[in-house]
Amino acid sequence: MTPLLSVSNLSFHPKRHWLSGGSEDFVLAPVNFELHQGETMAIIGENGSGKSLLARLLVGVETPSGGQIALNGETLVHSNRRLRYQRIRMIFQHSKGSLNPALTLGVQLEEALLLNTQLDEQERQRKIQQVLTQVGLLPDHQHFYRHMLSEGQHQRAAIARALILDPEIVIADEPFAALDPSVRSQTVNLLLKLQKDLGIGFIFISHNLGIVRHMSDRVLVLSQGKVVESGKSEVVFSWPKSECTQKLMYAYQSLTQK
Ligand SMILES: Nc1ncnc2c1ncn2[C@@H]1O[C@H](COP(=O)(O)OP(=O)(O)OP(=O)(O)O)[C@@H](O)[C@H]1O
Repeated sequence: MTPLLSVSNLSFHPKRHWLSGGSEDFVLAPVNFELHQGETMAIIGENGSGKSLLARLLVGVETPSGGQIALNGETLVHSNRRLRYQRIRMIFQHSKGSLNPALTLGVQLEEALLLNTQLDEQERQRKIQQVLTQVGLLPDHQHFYRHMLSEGQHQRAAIARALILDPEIVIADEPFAALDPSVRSQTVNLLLKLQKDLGIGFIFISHNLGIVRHMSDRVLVLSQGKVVESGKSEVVFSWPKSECTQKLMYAYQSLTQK
């Protein structure tokens, strides 16, 4: 079966500026993995290991130095960003900050449809209502401004923005980090449900190994820009091979057993 996402030899070397001298630059060594429809992959690793950079390369915000990304067997051309943003959508850590305070949620959802689809006004309205309902908000929330939404609703609004263009893959950078525990578990359950209902591929970055273990089918472990371990989550968590994974697990266990 053709994988939903196939990443081969994806690498990143920062462009050197003559003023930067000989300082050590961060390099993301070739990354390879496959993700199948309906699967969830977690990217874990210590601070500064390149997790967010990898997410930004996948979504198309950063330009890779080498390698290929194929979606359903079709190689993505980096210059075609519009199509890329439509098919692979990102949820950012600070969902509140990603909403424009001056525009209602509905206007922000409609903007994406106006820019990327040929839907007429009635169809756009139907789509907005559908996506709001999917994420557990009410159709009337489209008239709300950012300050009128609760923390949990901000997170749902961010997910609605990611889903409005019917993406094949959603990537989330630390989507749970800034949330209080009850909103966090609601968000985890919502994402699991949406993924099951819509069959999308989901990639997320998290330091919370409890959530990673609960949510992900596969896990990719980064250390200093290199993939040091990857595989099925149950295998990686039961028999961590790399020293880095063992350390991450040990640190997480000592944190949660306090
Ligand atoms: N566009 C870029 N050009 C050059 N270097 C970059 C670029 N983007 C990120 N980096 C470097 O990549 C390294 C990894 O950063 P990144 O934010 O991906 O780490 P991370 O694993 O997500 O860390 P954290 O868990 O702390 O969020 C950093 O040293 C950063 O300076």
